Amino acid sequence: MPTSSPRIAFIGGGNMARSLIGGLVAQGTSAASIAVAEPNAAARDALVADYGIAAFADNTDAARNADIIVLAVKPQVMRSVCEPLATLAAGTLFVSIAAGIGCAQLDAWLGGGRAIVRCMPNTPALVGAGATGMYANPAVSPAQSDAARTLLQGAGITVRIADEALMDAVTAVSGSGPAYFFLLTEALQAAGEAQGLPPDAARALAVQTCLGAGRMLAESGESAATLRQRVTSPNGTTQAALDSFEADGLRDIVRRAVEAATRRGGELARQSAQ
Ligand SMILES: NC(=O)C1=CN([C@@H]2O[C@H](COP(=O)(O)OP(=O)(O)OC[C@H]3O[C@@H](n4cnc5c(N)ncnc54)[C@H](OP(=O)(O)O)[C@@H]3O)[C@@H](O)[C@H]2O)C=CC1
Ligand SMILES: O=C(O)[C@@H]1CCC=N1
Repeated sequence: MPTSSPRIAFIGGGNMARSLIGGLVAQGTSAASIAVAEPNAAARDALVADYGIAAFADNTDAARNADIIVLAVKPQVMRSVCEPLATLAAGTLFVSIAAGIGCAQLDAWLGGGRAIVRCMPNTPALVGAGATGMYANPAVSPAQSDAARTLLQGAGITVRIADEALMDAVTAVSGSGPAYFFLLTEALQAAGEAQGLPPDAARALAVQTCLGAGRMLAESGESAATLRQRVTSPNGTTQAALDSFEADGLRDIVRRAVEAATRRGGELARQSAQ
C-alpha cells in the first residue's frame, strides 16, 4: 500500500457504489483518487457531476492504476468482471461487496494468490450511518487491512468477521436490513393513514419515530428490550400493539426472513459459479 492516499477504482457504479463513493467524498477523500467503471453513460455522467470523480466505460481503464479495486457489480456478472482483471499487479487489493460470493471463488477468477477483502456494507453508508461486516483472506497484509478499514470508515461502523461462513448472515441482518426498516416505516405510515391521519403527517411521524428509535438504540447504551419496556405503560396503548405483534408471530416472521436472505446468499454464490 502506498503511504499517500491509495487510488481506488470502483467496478460498477450502481446503488451501493454510489453510497460508498458518497461516504468517501463526504469524509474528505480526494475525488482525484477515485475512479469508477460503469457501462451506463447516464450513470457515469451523474457520478462525475455529483462527486467529481473520473468515470470510465471500460473496467480495465478504471482499474489499471488502482491500489484498491472495489468489485461492486451484481453477483451474476462477477465472474465476467473478475477474469479480465487477473492480469493486474500482484499487490492490488480487491474489495468485494457482492452478496454470497466467497474469497476462494473470487481468488480463482482473479488468477490466484490475491489479497481479497470480502465485505458487506449497506446503503446508509451514503449518510455515514452504514454498518459493514468485513472478512479478509490470509493474503491480505496488515497495511491492506488498514486501507480497507479506511476505505469503509466514511461509510459508518465496520465489524470484523473472523469466520467467512458468517458473511451470508451479515448480509441477511445488515446488508439487506435497511430494507426491513423501510418496509416497517411504509407499513406504519399506511396504518396511520388507515386510522385517518393525512399522508404528510403519517409520513413525518413514522420517519421521525424510526430515526428517534434508531438514535436511542445507538446512543443510550441500553438494550432494545429495555427501551421497548420503557415505552410500554401497563395495559396501555403500546401493550395493545405489542400483544398484537406477538400474537401474529412477529419474531418468527423476522427469523424466517433472515433465514431466507441467508439461504439466498448461498444460492447466489452457486449461480455465479455456473
Ligand atoms: N444495494 C445494496 O443495498 C447492497 C448491495 N450490495 C452488493 O453490491 C453489488 C451491487 O449491487 P447494487 O449496487 O445494488 O446493484 P446495481 O445494479 O445498482 O449496481 C451494479 C452496477 O454495475 C453495473 N454493471 C453491470 N455489468 C457491469 C460490468 N460488466 N462491468 C462494470 N459494471 C457493470 C450496472 O450497470 P447497469 O445497470 O447498466 O447494468 C450497475 O450500475 C451486488 O453484488 C450486491 O450484492 C452489498 C451491500 C448492500
Ligand atoms: O439484495 C441484495 O442482494 C443486496 C445485498 C444486500 C443488500 N442488497
